[in-house]
Amino acid sequence: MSDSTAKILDGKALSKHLIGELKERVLACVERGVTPCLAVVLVGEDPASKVYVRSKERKAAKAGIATKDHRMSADTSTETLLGVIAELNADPAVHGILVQLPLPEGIDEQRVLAAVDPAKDVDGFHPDNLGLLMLGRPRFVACTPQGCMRLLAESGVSPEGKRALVIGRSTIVGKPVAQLLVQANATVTVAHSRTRDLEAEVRQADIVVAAVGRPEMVPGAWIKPGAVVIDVGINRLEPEQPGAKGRLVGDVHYASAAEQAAAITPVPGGVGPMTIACLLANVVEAAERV
Ligand SMILES: Nc1nc2c(c(=O)[nH]1)N[C@@H](CN(C=O)c1ccc(C(=O)N[C@@H](CCC(=O)O)C(=O)O)cc1)CN2
Repeated sequence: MSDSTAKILDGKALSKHLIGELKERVLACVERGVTPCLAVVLVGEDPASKVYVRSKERKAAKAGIATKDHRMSADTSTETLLGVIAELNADPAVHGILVQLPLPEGIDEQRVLAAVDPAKDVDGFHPDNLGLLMLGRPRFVACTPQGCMRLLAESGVSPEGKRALVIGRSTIVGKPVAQLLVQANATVTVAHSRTRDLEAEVRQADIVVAAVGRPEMVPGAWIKPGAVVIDVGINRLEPEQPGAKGRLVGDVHYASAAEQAAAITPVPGGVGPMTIACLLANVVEAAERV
């Protein structure tokens, strides 16, 4: 039994609520002849990507957002994929384009992401959109970082003046979330694989955003009492690991961290569902701009 007093930041419930709220905006678009539409491009057979794409399509349907499916084989060339993106860019019925990551080896991911029309880049991965975020004039903000900030707001703790630690420096999560925290007036440190003393960094942090993809690498004992923990990691334990049975865990050891933290996101049911809600909000925004 845990004697946790932490507030659980329920991303599943919040995402359901946000998707529900989108319905009215979708209806307003439809009334003026624009049905928000997301093109979903999935290349290859990655099982997790298939699950995420299915979930995005199901939730889009719940909000009244249309989807256009593009499934392509793992041996698709960069050129072929660029051709599909060019068609979607030119299609006025498509408002948002999502290229599910990771792409199979051999495809030039940077070229592909840069080929998406920035006005349809609902994932916020295009260099223009990343640049606008850096300038503090965001157009589309990447969905997981947005979801993190929304969950942080739910904690009731303002980032202003707080020490925030982002663990991980990926372009799709670590860097943009660090930028959003800076813009929210937090004092931000970004830790990564070469950080000398991660424990010391975590111990000082009022806000911890963990996005490294290493199961339970942050023990609860490192968490500063009263901190807010946003766990982006979604790691499936191998069935042979003790007590695992294919269980999903975050980058933070949840049970022990919940004993220290003021608020914490669970895995599953935390940041993951928020990624999808924020994606759909971006699609509606793109359609509203038409
Ligand atoms: N084009 C993109 N590719 C990827 C993104 C992205 O934002 N855009 N993010 C991740 C994967 N992802 C969305 O695509 C994603 C990951 C996890 C979840 C989620 O709801 N997870 C559940 C658990 C689901 C499970 O059982 O595996 C949870 O955390 O509760 C949603 C979306 C990489 N690729």
